[in-house]
Amino acid sequence: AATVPHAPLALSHEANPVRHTSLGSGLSGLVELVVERLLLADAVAAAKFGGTSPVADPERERALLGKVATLSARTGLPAETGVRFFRAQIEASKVVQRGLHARWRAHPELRPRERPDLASEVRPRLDRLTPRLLRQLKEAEPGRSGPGRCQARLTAARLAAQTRARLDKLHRDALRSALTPVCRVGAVDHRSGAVKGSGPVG
Ligand SMILES: C=C(O[C@@H]1C=C(C(=O)O)C=C[C@H]1O)C(=O)O
Repeated sequence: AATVPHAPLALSHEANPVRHTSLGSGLSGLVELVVERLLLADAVAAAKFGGTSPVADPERERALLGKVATLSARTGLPAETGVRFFRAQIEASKVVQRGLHARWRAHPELRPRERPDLASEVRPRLDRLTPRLLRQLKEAEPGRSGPGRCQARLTAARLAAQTRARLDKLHRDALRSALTPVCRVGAVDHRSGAVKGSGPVG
């Protein structure tokens, strides 16, 4: 399917026609990846349920945030931006895990039948998402500026994504909280200007 004979007028002939929608601002792609990461929390929760690994693993979090700081700089993002964004992803993941554990304790029939291995199966999938999320965060930079417009686009992208992924309330609430740094971060970056080499915070 290299050519589409009767395609409508090529979009590239227009002056960025989708620029002012959530689609064109890069926010949609970001939200989709955030959902993808959030859904992996189900696998993490299954890996930990009834086992000895607690939901929170501070050591793993520290290692991840260190990696995020390095990767951010390489991606052209202030390390602080990437780290703040990932803190929200981690918190959202723990909210989902705790919610699922409570649900599974109360409703044994809903418990997962299989327990994936955290270290060899689930964490590698999370790790593959990390650089992709940071690239997408960087790509969404234009969409993240202008807090009001950013919020409007972000909400539109979030609602579309949660419908598409059929998220339940637990995951919808976690998604909203995972996205809270997106617009605020844009505002901070905007004010501080070129802070590319800035080190990690926290
Ligand atoms: C996802 C996990 O659970 C928690 C959430 C983390 C994350 O979102 O990256 C990291 C460590 C844990 O505190 C995990 O243990 O891998």
